Amino acid sequence: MVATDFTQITTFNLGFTFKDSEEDFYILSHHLMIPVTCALIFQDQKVLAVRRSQSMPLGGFWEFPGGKIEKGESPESCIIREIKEELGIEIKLGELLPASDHAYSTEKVIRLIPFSAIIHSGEIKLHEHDQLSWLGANELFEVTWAPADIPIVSYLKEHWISIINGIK
Ligand SMILES: Nc1nc2c([nH]c(=O)n2[C@H]2C[C@H](O)[C@@H](COP(=O)(O)OP(=O)(O)OP(=O)(O)O)O2)c(=O)[nH]1
Repeated sequence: MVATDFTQITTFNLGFTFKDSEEDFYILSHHLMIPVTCALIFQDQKVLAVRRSQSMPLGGFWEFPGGKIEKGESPESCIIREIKEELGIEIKLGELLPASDHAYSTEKVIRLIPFSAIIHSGEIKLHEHDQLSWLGANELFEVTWAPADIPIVSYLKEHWISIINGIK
């Protein structure tokens, strides 16, 4: 028997662990969680946010550019590929930052894996999003973030200086 009540999730570390009424634990397969990478791209003491266009799921929400990890791909290769596809630029990766797990529904649970980054080459051109904004530390909450991004944005605000210094 497999419980599907996501309010009963007890850990995300190895896929999902559920507790049912008999106090037994069940591990669901990893495929239920969708790993997504995103890049916090810094330039001139600001970070890049992009708005999902209406044709995308979660259209209208702001996010950090990125996308789903493909089979056999490392998070690092994924974010470099996604940024090239979405923005047409090459980035230099900084550090891996704490991930955010978010259940949009019982079928859609994402693990959002952020990297700090700077632009290595190229000029940004939006291929999928409909707006971009460069946000300073005190402007971070001026846009409406996708719910999964909120913990990441809060972490970024709290660690702004050390994250920026870490990437120079
Ligand atoms: N890229 C990205 N996706 C995010 C963020 N926050 C957030 O909730 N998401 C969600 C939106 C989507 O449901 C999912 C990522 O999907 P996506 O559409 O960007 O992925 P993808 O580029 O690989 O798209 P596709 O191949 O499925 O079309 O994660 C974020 O900051 N960046």
